[in-house]
Amino acid sequence: MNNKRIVVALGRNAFGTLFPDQKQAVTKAACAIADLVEERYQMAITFSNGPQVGMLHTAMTEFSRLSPEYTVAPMSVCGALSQGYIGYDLQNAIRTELLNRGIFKPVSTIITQVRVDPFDEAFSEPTKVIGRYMSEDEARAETAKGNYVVREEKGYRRIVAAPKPIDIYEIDAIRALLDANQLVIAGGGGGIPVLQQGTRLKGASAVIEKDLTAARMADMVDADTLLFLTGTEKVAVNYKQPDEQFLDSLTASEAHAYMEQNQFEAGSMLPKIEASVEFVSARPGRKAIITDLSKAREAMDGKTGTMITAK
Ligand SMILES: Nc1ncnc2c1ncn2[C@@H]1O[C@H](COP(=O)(O)OP(=O)(O)O)[C@@H](O)[C@H]1O
Ligand SMILES: NC(=O)OP(=O)(O)O
Repeated sequence: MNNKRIVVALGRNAFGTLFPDQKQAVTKAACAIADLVEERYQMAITFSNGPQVGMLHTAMTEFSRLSPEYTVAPMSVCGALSQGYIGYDLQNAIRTELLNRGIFKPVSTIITQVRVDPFDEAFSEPTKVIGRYMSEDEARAETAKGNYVVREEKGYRRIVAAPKPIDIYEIDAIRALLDANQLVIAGGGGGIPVLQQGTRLKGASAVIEKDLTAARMADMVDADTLLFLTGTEKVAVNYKQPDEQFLDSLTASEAHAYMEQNQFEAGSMLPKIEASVEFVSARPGRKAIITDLSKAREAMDGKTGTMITAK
């Protein structure tokens, strides 16, 4: 019996954006998770929510224009909504895939709140890209509403603050489900960012980088492996350049050197590398793996992916 504990972070390509796309897309993620269940890993699963949280925030803002009976939803509430509906599709897809393989294993989603620092400088420097691409006119309208936008190659996107995850309030429940050998989906979309005010938790207007929350959660449940399932089989240096080189492995010090050379794109590969380095450096014997969603089992068997270790 393999009692290894892993935290799996599912990237954006596991979901699509629209409701019907997502229902279809999550079946691929469910296969990857079921493969790992067959290998008898204990598993906590987290996921991206950038496109969805942007869509929900826009939708809720538009509803509030239609009728005074609908109010604008704060970003933290949109984070909670995204955790709920993505978790719903994902847990059902995993349940079905497991049952089709003759496996009965409970899978549940935990609405997860993550403490952030009110003085985190991210609140004055928004960097987290959310939602769909916008035209220049739409971007101007967003700016007029007091929102921030950034220009990318394919158009404009909204950006929000991405404070660092400090603590996960529901960690005991996550641990209890792992100890009971159940599947748990938690910290979706990086978790709902909250500020602790005495006994009260107040939602913060932000979206946490899910890669960093995945590392925090993996550390707090003392996982052996942190597995990022994204859209590339391996991490490259000189990405998309003529001298592009895909890496089988990376030590923390090599990763630091590459980060100093700005080898990894902010908001994309960089947070996965940062999260991996943080996780593997905190305790000996840990590893992080970055690979494609379709390669989960092979990567866990050491046959592909980029493996990050402390030394
Ligand atoms: N250095 C790199 N090596 C490999 N892929 C990269 C690199 N930089 C960016 N990418 C691209 O970025 C993607 C991962 O970023 P992103 O899609 O934002 O993450 P996520 O899958 O967590 O949502 C990869 O699938 C790949 O297409
Ligand atoms: N919350 C989060 O990191 O989502 P994305 O991976 O979609 O950016």
